[in-house]
Amino acid sequence: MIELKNLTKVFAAGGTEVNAIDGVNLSVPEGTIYGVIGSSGAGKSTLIRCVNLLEKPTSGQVLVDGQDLTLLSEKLLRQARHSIGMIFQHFNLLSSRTVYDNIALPLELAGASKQEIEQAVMPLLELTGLSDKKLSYPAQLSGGQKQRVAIARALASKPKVLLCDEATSALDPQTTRSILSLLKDINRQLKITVLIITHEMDVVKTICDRVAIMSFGKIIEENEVEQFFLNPQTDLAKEFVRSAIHEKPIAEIEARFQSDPAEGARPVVRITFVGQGVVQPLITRAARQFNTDFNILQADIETVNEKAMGFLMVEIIGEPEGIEQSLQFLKDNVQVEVIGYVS
Ligand SMILES: Nc1ncnc2c1ncn2[C@@H]1O[C@H](COP(=O)(O)OP(=O)(O)OP(=O)(O)O)[C@@H](O)[C@H]1O
Repeated sequence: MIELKNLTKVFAAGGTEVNAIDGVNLSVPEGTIYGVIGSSGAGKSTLIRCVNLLEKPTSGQVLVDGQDLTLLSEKLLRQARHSIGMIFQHFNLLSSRTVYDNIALPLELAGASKQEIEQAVMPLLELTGLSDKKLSYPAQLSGGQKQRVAIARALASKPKVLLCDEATSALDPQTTRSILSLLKDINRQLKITVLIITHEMDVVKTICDRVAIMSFGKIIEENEVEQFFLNPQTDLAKEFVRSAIHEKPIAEIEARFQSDPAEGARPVVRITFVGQGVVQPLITRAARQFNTDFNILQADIETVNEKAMGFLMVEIIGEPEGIEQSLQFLKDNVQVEVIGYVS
C-alpha cells in the first residue's frame, strides 16, 4: 500500500548537510498497522512527512496505492492526498471552529454540499465518540478528545491510509490506550492502512502488526511485531524491547554478574515465548531430566499485539553437562539467550 524506494532527504542547515533520510526502503502492506520507532533525531518525522510529500524527498520514490507521488503535478498531488489522512502530536485543530466544523473542513475545501457534509460528519462523530461534543470548541476539550476530532477530520475524505505522527505522545497513558484502541477499530472496520511513527514502544506493543526501527536516517531492522519482541537483532532493537518489557538489572546477582563464563559459572538466561503456560512445563521437564535447578530472577507476561508473550530471566544451576543439556532442550522449544554468568 505504501512503498518507499531508496528514499533520501538531505537538509542543508548552517552550511552543513544532514542526511535525515538515508536510502530507506520500506513496504507497508495493505490493511496493516505499521510502526516506525527510533530515538530522537533518527528521521521518523521527516520519513512520515515524505509519505504525503509535506516534505519533498531529495531522491527516491514514494508509492501510495501504486502511484508514485514524486512524479505528480501539484494539482494531481492535491487529489492524491485525499486518500492519505494525517494526525499530529499537537492535533492542529482550528480553535475558532466547532468540533463539527473542524471535521467538516476537508469536505468544505473539496466543495461538498451541506447535506453531503452532514452525511459524512455525523457517523464520524459517532465512530470517535464525540456526538455530544459536536458544538464544542477545541479549547473546551481534553487532549484525548482533541485527538479524536483530528482523527475524525482525517477520516472525512475517506482515506485509504492514515499517517500518525507521534499521535499519542502528548497524552497520558490511559488516554493513549483509548486512542490506540480507536485506531485499531478504524483499521479493522474501515480497512485503513495505518502508518505510525513513535518513540514509545508501548504504542508498537499495543497495536502494530509490523515494526521498523530507524537510526541515523536508516531502517536498521524490520519485522513482524511478535518476532521483533521474540528475537530482536540489533542492539538498539534489544534496548527498545527491554524498555517495553520493563526489564531491570537484578540487584540480587549484580555483584556476581560477569559477561564471560568462568570455571563453574552458571548461565543467566533470558527466555522469551508466545502464549501463557508454555514455559513452566518445559522448565520442570528440563530440571527433572537433566538434574538442574532454575532460579527465577524475573518473570513478566506482556500483551504484544493482542497476544500473551512471556519474558523470563533464570539462572541455571547444576553440573556443567546438565546445564548444557537443559539449555539445548530449552533452545529447541523457545527463544533462549544467554546474557551472562554468575559464579
Ligand atoms: N527543516 C529542517 N532543516 C534542517 N534539518 C532538519 C529539518 N528537519 C529535520 N532536520 C534534521 O533531520 C534529522 C531528523 O529529524 P526528524 O525530526 O525527522 O527526527 P525524529 O526521529 O522525528 O526526531 P524527534 O523524535 O525528536 O522528532 C535531525 O538531525 C534534524 O535535526
